[in-house]
Amino acid sequence: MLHTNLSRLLASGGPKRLISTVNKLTTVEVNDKTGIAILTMNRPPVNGLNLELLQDLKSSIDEIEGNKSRGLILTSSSPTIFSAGLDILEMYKPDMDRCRAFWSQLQETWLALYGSSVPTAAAINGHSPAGGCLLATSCEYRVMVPKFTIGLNETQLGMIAPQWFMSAFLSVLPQREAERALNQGRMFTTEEALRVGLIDETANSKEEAIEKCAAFIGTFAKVNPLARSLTKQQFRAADLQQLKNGRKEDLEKFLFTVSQPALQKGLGIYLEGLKKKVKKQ
Ligand SMILES: CCCC/C=C\CC(=O)SCCNC(=O)CCNC(=O)[C@H](O)C(C)(C)COP(=O)(O)OP(=O)(O)OC[C@H]1O[C@@H](n2cnc3c(N)ncnc32)[C@H](O)[C@@H]1OP(=O)(O)O
Repeated sequence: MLHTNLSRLLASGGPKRLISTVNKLTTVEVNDKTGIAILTMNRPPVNGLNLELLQDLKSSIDEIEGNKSRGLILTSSSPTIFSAGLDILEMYKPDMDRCRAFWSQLQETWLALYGSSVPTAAAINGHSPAGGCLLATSCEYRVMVPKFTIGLNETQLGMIAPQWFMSAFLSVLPQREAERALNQGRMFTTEEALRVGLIDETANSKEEAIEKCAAFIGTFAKVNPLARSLTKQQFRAADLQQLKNGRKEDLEKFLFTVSQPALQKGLGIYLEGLKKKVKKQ
């Protein structure tokens, strides 16, 4: 009976009194009845993952880990974009010291999210390409609003998704589906993503997506938290360890990639395309 009531409370999102912490580019709101934390990205216009947003994300994840939240729901303050992925301006004509800090922070933030001890879910309330898809697939559950797209489109930018991007993708999709999608740089519509299993559910609004994420987190209400968390860690240990062991090599590979003139040229054309699209509208 107690469990049923708690599950219902967790699933409904519960009463709305919130305890909130605001970083510059992220907000954490903990529902004091359900104990679930909503981590919102807020870097207009597209939540491009630059150094500062990645730092704020990491510090918010640490805060949620530390404040005994029952779960983490990742979402965005934009009505149409979850995250446009890595901020291309961090990679285009980069300052190499900043670029180093940027990639190291991306590694750090991914290790924290993918390895988080609390249940995690993404309420995908907008487009979610590349790094946005990485964040979503690093969570344990995904609920997405219709008429948006999600996927790892790196090959479309002439880039190769690192092994750990692939690990998160592969933790969700079967190998054959993941390999084909990555090779094609395919972006899935919400409906396609549901069909292949890239997302778990759809929702008609951000609020409904958050409710469904909360219901997923509620399914752990009766499970021993330590046993749940250690089981999750065991599933993810090899992926996490692979990056931990190869962090330096991974960083050097990234720095080498972005210093290639052909890649710089490609990124310039891609950015130009994004801006032209804006002018056409
Ligand atoms: C070895 C390295 C491996 C890792 C490699 C890559 C990982 C990545 O994550 S690379 C980033 C990949 N992301 C994308 O390809 C997405 C590009 N953006 C879009 O497709 C659209 O912007 C999007 C569908 C997200 C949103 O569309 P709109 O709502 O129509 O917005 P706009 O296109 O008008 O964009 C507004 C504004 O933002 C700029 N923008 C968009 N995305 C990015 C980005 N990822 N980085 C930097 N800037 C971005 C866009 O140019 C517009 O700028 P202004 O014209 O100056 O307003």
